[in-house]
Amino acid sequence: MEHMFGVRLWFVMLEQFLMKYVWSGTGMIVVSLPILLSATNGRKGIEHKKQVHEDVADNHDSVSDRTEYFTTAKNLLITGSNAVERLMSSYKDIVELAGHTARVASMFTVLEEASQGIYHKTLVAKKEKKESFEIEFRGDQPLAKGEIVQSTSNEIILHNVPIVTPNCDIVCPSLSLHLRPGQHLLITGPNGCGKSSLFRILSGLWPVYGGVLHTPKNAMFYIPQRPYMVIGNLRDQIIYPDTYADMINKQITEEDLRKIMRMVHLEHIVERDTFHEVKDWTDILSGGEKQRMAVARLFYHKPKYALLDECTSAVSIDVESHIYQSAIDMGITLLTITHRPTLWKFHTNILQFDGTGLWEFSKLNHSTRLDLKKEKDELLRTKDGKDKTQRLDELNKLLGEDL
Ligand SMILES: Nc1ncnc2c1ncn2[C@@H]1O[C@H](COP(=O)(O)OP(=O)(O)OP(=O)(O)O)[C@@H](O)[C@H]1O
Repeated sequence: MEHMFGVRLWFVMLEQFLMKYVWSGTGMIVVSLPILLSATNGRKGIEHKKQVHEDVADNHDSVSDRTEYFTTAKNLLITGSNAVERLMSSYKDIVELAGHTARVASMFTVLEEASQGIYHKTLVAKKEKKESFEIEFRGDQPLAKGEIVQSTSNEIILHNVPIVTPNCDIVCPSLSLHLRPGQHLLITGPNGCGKSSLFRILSGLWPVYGGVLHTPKNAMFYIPQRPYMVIGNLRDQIIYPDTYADMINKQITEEDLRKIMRMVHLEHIVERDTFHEVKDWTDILSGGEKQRMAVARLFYHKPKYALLDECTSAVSIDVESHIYQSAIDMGITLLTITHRPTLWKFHTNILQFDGTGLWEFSKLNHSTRLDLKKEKDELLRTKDGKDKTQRLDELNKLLGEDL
């Protein structure tokens, strides 16, 4: 960026100089040429004029004429150079507009292709490195050769499914796990190890490039860390993506919605704003309130599986625990990404990524895990030393955490 700004600075200065001064400067020289020339050939000019005009005062008139022509020509030139300057800057505006138009047009094409199911994402960079899993390409397009099977038993089964980003980076070459309803899964691992990517694959946002994925249809509900608020009233926020007609069809009443709001400790918002007032909820609600609103959505939809991506990070620990317990009581199976040890007790299984593409899927013993966490916290408070670093490394590996 610095380099670009450096180059642009000189370019803009030169461009402005050319537009402002070169045109008018050249013009001034051109119009003053006859005056300069007639000053040198003054004698000849005067005699010539004398022949044309018989008046004695003609000499004086020719000076005023020339001044008049000069001023008119000068004004015309300045106006002309301004016009050229405007043309040149209009060209820049048109080029900019063309850029925006091209982008909007390609967006329309992508939307069109996506709705017809024929869209292929353009890669930013193709992976050169050899991995234990290799993506097959047809031309520039990676082939999603994985199989997606609709699970009739409401189970989630991944069999050698790789976690691959849209850039074709292989975050995890092969992942296998089997999850039944009621098995609440905690997902841990260092930053960028593919936790959220797994959710994107499970919810069908990213293609499956290999292996077999069994998922139940319409049974997943994904809540991101920063939930979306929609345009509409408070009721629309809770029932999203349902419409009011869907809500009526499901025989859900406003009293039910009020109960849900009570469960997520947001009843005060209903009292303050009612269910019907349209507001800009993204601005009005605080970060924690928005997250609780997303949980209210979860309680409204009651899916079989909830994919919770640090979705209560801004909610206080006691309210958060209450929310998790309520979700379990409703029969929702949780798949949670969280860094809060207070939530471990709500999970029965753990999927731990190590950040190098390896992972471990096992039963979660939350008390043993809490002991390890306590030991790590205590160790962090002690003085630095070789033993400390070694034990910390071991603990981080066991806990699947960054240092
Ligand atoms: N849309 C995308 N296009 C390309 N690469 C992506 C995209 N989204 C994520 N990635 C990359 O995929 C890798 C895994 O990202 P992911 O979001 O799954 O990490 P994470 O384990 O959830 O991390 P964190 O704990 O920081 O949330 C990262 O290297 C990230 O840069």
